[in-house]
Parts: sequence; C-alpha cells; structure tokens
Amino acid sequence: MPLSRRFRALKAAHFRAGFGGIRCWGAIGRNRLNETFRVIRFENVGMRYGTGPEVLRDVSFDLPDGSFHFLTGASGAGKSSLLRLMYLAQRPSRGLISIFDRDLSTIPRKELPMLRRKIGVVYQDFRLLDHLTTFENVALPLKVKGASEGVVRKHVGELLAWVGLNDQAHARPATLSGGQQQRAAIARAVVTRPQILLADEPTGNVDDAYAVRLLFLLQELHRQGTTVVIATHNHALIERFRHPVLHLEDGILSRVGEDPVYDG
Ligand SMILES: Nc1ncnc2c1ncn2[C@@H]1O[C@H](COP(=O)(O)OP(=O)(O)OP(=O)(O)O)[C@@H](O)[C@H]1O
Repeated sequence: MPLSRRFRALKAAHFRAGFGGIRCWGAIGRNRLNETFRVIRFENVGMRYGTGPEVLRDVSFDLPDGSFHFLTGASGAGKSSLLRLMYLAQRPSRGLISIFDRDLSTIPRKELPMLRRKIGVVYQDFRLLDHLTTFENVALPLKVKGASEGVVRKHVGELLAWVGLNDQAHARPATLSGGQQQRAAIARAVVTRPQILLADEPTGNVDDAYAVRLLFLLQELHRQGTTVVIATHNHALIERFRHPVLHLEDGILSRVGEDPVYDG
C-alpha cells in the first residue's frame, strides 16, 4: 500500500480507537523534514566490552531524518549495545559513527551533553529517579530545557493522561508496577519531542492494548518529525505498524525493507 494511504489508514484507526493526537504538540510538522539528511550514520563499526569479543561487527547503516525503524534480533544479538552507541553511552572500538552530521570521534567531550539532550531514550530498565514523583520524573527533561511552569503542567499532564498515569502523578516509582514505570519512562523520553528517540523494548512490560497505544504515541512523535528506533521482540507490533526493520544476528546487522518516501 502506498505510504500516504497507509498513514491515512493508520490515522483513521488511531482515532477510531479513541486516541486523539497530542494536542500540546500542535499540528504535524512533517514538512520541516529533510529526508536526504542522514541523522545517524555508522560505517564499519565494531564494539566490544573491555577486552571481550566484539559484540557488534562491521555495522554499517544510515537513518534518514524523520525515519522510523524497528530493531530486532534474538536475545544477546546486540540490540541494546547498538542503541548505547547511538545514545552516546558507549564508544565504538572501531569504525565511524556520526550523529547529526558530527563525527563522534572528533566531538569534544564537553559538547556531548548538548548532543545527548536532542536524543530521547527509553531504557530497558526505565531509570526513573526514585526520589521524584511520576509527574516530576516526566517533567525533568522539560525543566532542564527551561520550559515555563505552564508548559510543563500542560505537556506533562497531557502525556500522563495518554499513557494512563494521571492517577499516579504523585506516586514514587517504587510504588508503581513494572508496566506503569515503563509508561512513565516513555512519557519522559518523548516529552521534549526529541530529534531522535531510541527505545529499548518499550512495550516489554505492558499488555497488548497498551503496547499498541504506546506505539501510537511514538508514531505521533515520528509524525512530528522525530527519527525513531525501537528495539523489540514483539512481532505483532512490527506486523501492525509496518516500518522497515534493522535486524541483528550475532552482532551483524542487516536491513529488511527499504526506507519509505514520506509522502503522507
Ligand atoms: N556491560 C556488558 N559487559 C560485557 N558484555 C556485555 C555487556 N552488556 C552486554 N554484553 C554482551 O554483549 C552481547 C550483546 O548484548 P545486548 O544486551 O546488546 O543484546 P540484546 O540483543 O539487547 O539482548 P536482549 O534482547 O536480551 O536485551 C551479549 O553477548 C552480552 O553478553
């Protein structure tokens, strides 16, 4: 099906299911994308932990601005390691990585935090701050960016409603279920509408209905222009959302499906 029709069909399904858009994010910003710009580029990248064997080998790919990819592979294939390289938590042992057209090997260390702020991450282990409430955890990235109290209240309130955590806004992470913590972690990762969103098994702890709802949220972010990569074992979601797939097998990456031309 042509992508424009696929987007219309998805949007219709989205509203039928009762999920309005994220109002505080405003109108769709797709026209500001530059699809020829490669936001992430890997060339012959290898990675090892310490003196261990390479867990990623000769990985080469690039991601166009505003693209959406699933990242698949068996447990231990290297998905989290690849995401760690993308969110700058790990350095490659060889090869070239560029993010936003900046070669990571030449970026001064002091510039890394600024680059990281453009990247939203959903960690496999959530990493919520225990001493903050759900609301405060989700609000934190907006506050770091200097958003006003009004904007924080509006955006965090709307996102908490979307992920079904309004009634847990004042709860501490330790009192939330695994699925609730995961939903809070997703809300925190998307609240600033980052330029890149990397999610490691973002639906691993929620039921199927919530998994679809959360994917619609990430889809909405993507429609706003964010480049999205989601590592998942959930083949039903991959089938349903039909984005191209990056597949890892024993540290070697292959690409399944061409990047679509975003004509919707
Ligand atoms: N901190 C670490 N130190 C040493 N080896 C590690 C570390 N983290 C991961 N590994 C190894 O790297 C390889 C890839 O692990 P990784 O977590 O990236 O896989 P994965 O595809 O994300 O797995 P899963 O689906 O189970 O999360 C594995 O062999 C793992 O044992």
